[in-house]
Amino acid sequence: MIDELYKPPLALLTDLYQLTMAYGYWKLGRADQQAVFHLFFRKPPFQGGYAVAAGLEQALQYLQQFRFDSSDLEYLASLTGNDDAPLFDQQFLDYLGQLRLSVDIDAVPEGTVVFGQEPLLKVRGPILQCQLLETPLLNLINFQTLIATKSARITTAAGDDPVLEFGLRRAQGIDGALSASRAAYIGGSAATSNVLAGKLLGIPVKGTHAHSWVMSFDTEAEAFAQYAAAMPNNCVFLVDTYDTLDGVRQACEVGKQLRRQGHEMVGIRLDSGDLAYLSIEARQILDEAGFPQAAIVASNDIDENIIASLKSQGSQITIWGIGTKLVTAFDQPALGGVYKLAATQQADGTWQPKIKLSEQAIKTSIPGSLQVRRYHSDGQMLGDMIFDELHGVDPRAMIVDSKDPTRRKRLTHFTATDLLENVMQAGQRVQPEEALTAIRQRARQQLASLHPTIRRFMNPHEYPVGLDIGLHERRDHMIQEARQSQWQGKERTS
Ligand SMILES: Nc1ncnc2c1ncn2[C@@H]1O[C@H](COP(=O)(O)OP(=O)(O)OP(=O)(O)O)[C@@H](O)[C@H]1O
Ligand SMILES: O=P(O)(O)OC[C@H]1O[C@H](OP(=O)(O)OP(=O)(O)O)[C@H](O)[C@@H]1O
Ligand SMILES: O=C(O)c1cccnc1
Repeated sequence: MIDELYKPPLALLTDLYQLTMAYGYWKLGRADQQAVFHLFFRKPPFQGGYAVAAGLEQALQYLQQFRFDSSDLEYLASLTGNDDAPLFDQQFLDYLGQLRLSVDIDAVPEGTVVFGQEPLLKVRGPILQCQLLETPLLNLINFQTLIATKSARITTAAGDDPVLEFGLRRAQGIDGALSASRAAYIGGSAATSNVLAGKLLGIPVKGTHAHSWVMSFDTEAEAFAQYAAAMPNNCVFLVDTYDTLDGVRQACEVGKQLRRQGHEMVGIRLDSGDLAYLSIEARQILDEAGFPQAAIVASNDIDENIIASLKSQGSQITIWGIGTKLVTAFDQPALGGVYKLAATQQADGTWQPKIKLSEQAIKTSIPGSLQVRRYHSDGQMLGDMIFDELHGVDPRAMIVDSKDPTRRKRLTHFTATDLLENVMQAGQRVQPEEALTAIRQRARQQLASLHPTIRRFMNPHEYPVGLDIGLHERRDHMIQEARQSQWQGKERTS
C-alpha cells in the first residue's frame, strides 16, 4: 500500500529525536548493543474491553524497504544545532547510508484480539536500529489497530447484517483512507466504497447512488427508472431526496418493471430522518409490493451505539453504510500505543531487564523479553499471561494483575497458545503476506470466543490479563530497588 502511494525509502518518516538518540549511541560506540523494545497500548480504545491488532503487514513492508538514500543524507547534513554547526557528523551520515536492518521481530498476527499491556510487537536487535523504528512502527500499528477495533464494535452491533464502509470522503487523507478501509475489513466490515482499496487490497467494493442523481432528473420516478435502465443488476434506490415513504413506493414501481425484464431490485437506501420508523414503514411497503427480499440499507452518521439503539427500536435495516464514525474512529481519535525499552544486553552477554517507574501503576513498564500466553477451554478465551522468555513461566502457573496485585488467577489444565510469532529475523521477513480474508476470519473467530460481557460497549468486564507470578515478583523487586536508590540519592544530595 505504502509502496504504491509513496516512493520508498521512507527512513526519514520518524521523529527527529530518534535520530538524535541514534547519533548519541553511535558516538558512544553503543550502536550495536542488543536491546528489546515492546509495542503495546495500556487501555483498549472506546472504553471497550478489547482491541483487534492490525497494521503488521504495512509495518513489515516498511521495514523491508528501510534505508537512507543519498537525498535523505543530504537533507540530514543540512540540519544544524543552535550554534549553526551541523547537527550530525558526516561519518555518522555515512554510517546511516550503509545501515541495513538486522533486527528480529516477534508479533501477534493481525486480527488477533489483544488487551492492555500485551506486546503486539517485540523488536530485538542493535539499540540504534530498535530506537529508529519506534515512530514508524507506532504510526503504522496504532491507526489500523484503532480502526479494526472500531469496525469490530460496529460489526458486532450489526450482528449478521453486512456493514459497508463508506468513509473515504471523511478519512484523514489518502493513506488514512486506505489504511482505514483495510483495517475496517479486518474488523468485520463486508465491503468498502473505496475503489482504490478494492484494487490495491482486494477488498470487495459496493456502491449505490447519491441524491445528486435523483436531483438531476425532473422526477424521482424518472431518476430510478433511468438508473435501472443503466444498471439493472445493481439497483439500490436512495429514497429520501423528497418524501422518503413516497420514494419507497416509487422504488417498488421501478422494481416491478425490472422484474418484468428479468432483473431483481437489490433494495433501497435511507439516508435521513428517523431510521427506525422509516425502515419499519419501508419494510411494510416493500413486503406488500412483493419485495420481501429487498434490502434496506441505512446511512447517516451511524455508529455502534446508534445501531444498537435502532435494533432495540425494532428497526428493519438489513445493511449498514458507515463512513465518518468508522474511519475517524469516533470518539477516540488515537490509540495510545507506546514503544518501550524492556531489556539490554551487557558486555558479558547477560540480559538486564529495564523498568520505567511512574506515579501511575499502569504506566510503570514491564521489564524483560515478553511473550503472551493465551489460555482457552471449549472455544472460550479465559485469560492471558504475560511472561518473560528469559526466565520462562513460573511453575505456580498464576497471573497477577499488574495494577492490583491482590487480583490473581490460576491458569492450569487449559490449552495455551503463545501469541507472539517470529516474523522477521536479522532484518529479513520470515513469514509471507497473509491473505486479508484469513486475517478477517481470525478476528471474527477470536471475537466469537470472547465472553459477551467483555465485548459489550458500556462498562465491559475486564478480560483477565496478568503477569506471570515470577515476573510480577521480579518486577516488584526492581520497583522497590529503584525507589530505594532514588530515595538514597535524594538523602545524599540534601
Ligand atoms: N430512530 C433513531 N434512533 C436513534 N438515532 C437515530 C434514529 N434515526 C436516526 N438516528 C441518528 O440520528 C442522527 C440524525 O441526524 P440529524 O438530526 O442531522 O437528522 P437527519 O435526518 O440527518 O437530517 P438531515 O435531513 O439534515 O440529514 C443520525 O446520527 C442518525 O443516524
Ligand atoms: O454518514 P456517514 O456514516 O459518514 O456515511 C457516509 C455518508 O456520505 C454520504 O452523504 P454525505 O455525507 O456526503 O452527504 P449528506 O450527509 O448530506 O447526505 C452518504 O449519503 C452517507 O450519509
Ligand atoms: O454507495 C453509497 O451509497 C455511498 C458511498 C459513499 C458514501 N456514501 C454512500
